[in-house]
Amino acid sequence: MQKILVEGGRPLNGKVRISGAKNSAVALLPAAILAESKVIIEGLPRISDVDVLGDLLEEIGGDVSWKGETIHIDPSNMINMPLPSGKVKKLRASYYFMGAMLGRFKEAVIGLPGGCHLGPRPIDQHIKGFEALGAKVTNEQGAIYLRADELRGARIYLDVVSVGATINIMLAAVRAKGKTIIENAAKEPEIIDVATLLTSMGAKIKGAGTDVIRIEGCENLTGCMHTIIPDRIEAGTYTIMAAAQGEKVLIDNVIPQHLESLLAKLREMGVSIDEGDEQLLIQPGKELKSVDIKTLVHPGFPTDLQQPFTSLLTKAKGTGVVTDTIYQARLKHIDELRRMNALIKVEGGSAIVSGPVQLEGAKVKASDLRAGAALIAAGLMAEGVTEITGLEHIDRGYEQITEKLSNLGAKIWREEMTAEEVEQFQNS
Ligand SMILES: CC(=O)N[C@H]1[C@@H](OP(=O)(O)OP(=O)(O)OC[C@H]2O[C@@H](n3ccc(=O)[nH]c3=O)[C@H](O)[C@@H]2O)O[C@H](CO)[C@@H](O)[C@@H]1O
Ligand SMILES: C=C(OP(=O)(O)O)C(=O)O
Repeated sequence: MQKILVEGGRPLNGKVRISGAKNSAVALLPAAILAESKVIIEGLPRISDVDVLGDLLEEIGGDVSWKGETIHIDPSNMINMPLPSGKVKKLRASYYFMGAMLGRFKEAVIGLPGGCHLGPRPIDQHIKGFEALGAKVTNEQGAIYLRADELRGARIYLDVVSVGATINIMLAAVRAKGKTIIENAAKEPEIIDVATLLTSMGAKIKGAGTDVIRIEGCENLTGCMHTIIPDRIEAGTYTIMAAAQGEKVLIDNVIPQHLESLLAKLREMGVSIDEGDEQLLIQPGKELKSVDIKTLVHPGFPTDLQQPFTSLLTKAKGTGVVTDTIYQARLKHIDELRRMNALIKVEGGSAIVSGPVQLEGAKVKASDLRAGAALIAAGLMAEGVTEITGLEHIDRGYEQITEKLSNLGAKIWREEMTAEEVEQFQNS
């Protein structure tokens, strides 16, 4: 087991290249189940979530091979195998096997998903969608059983705007008979990316990226080649780190429109940002001003950037109020930031951050993926050395984070934990 060490206070300079989007990748891989021949996806991030999904595709008979960042998935010999436990529990996105296997085999047994603990993560809207398409869905001993004699298109109104439910229903509906309309759909860029892949496979989808998606079901989908979009959350994380500790940092391979809410907030704080077609040049001002943020569905401020942004606010002058309306309990990073000298109160579900304070290095634990990114951002700003454990979360979503930050001039490295440290970590 490893930990990350950061010796803070060094300025960041240079260029960082953003990887493919985790939250797209985790849906694109299961989507390949729906094709009848080889699907090739380019530009994938080599992160543990993607590796686990590759293994799951192999478990059901897929022929999976990698060439660098490109995966080749031949789904032709896949079989309808139940996946009630094991690797499916390792990540949230294994729930996309429900929609994809239901679409292809009209049947699936999938264990309830894992993923970051952000408070309750219900899947009632996914199930509502599958049932509307004609599936019988039961929950037996921690696994979801789905079965349909036939999938029929339906009009489905989502009671909550959900990325996961929108994608999962899309995956099943492309192989249903007739027309499906998803109303109150989520509009995240990852949904457009999945719709683009499905369309290249022959699916008929209109309106992805708006709140009404129309799908005309098809009997067969074929293999295709697809290039994934860049990871807006990874790009946002490095943008925040550059605002916190950068002199002049170029974020490369990014779609700036995907990050408008973050960029607007950073500009309010006094950060200079130049937008190119696929690049962002970040130069923080001498003094940062505090702002409030409230996470919302896209194009609002993304919940996945709330935690790293909280770290940045410790350096800003004034008081900033952080409210997460998507995952109200996504506040586990706060106690760890306090260990590093941050002045943060939690009141009525919001975090109130006072600054500026000089953060100090400490031993901290990443409780989830973006909490890990928040602690690394804090470590870059802190005086002294910060030791971060819980890397299994960080490695789910950030490709080569220590290498990328080292290239920007940070002093950051991984070390094996001693047996005593591992024991302490496991008991904490
Ligand atoms: C809208 C939103 O910001 N979604 C984010 C959410 O997606 P993720 O797919 O995890 O969450 P959803 O978009 O599905 O859920 C959004 C909200 O709806 C609720 N919900 C969801 C499904 C359901 O069946 N019932 C239900 O009540 C969730 O509890 C949550 O409060 O986390 C991902 C990983 O951190 C982010 O990449 C997504 O951008
Ligand atoms: C929480 C996240 O991932 P997941 O939903 O896959 O747990 C995330 O990407 O920030």
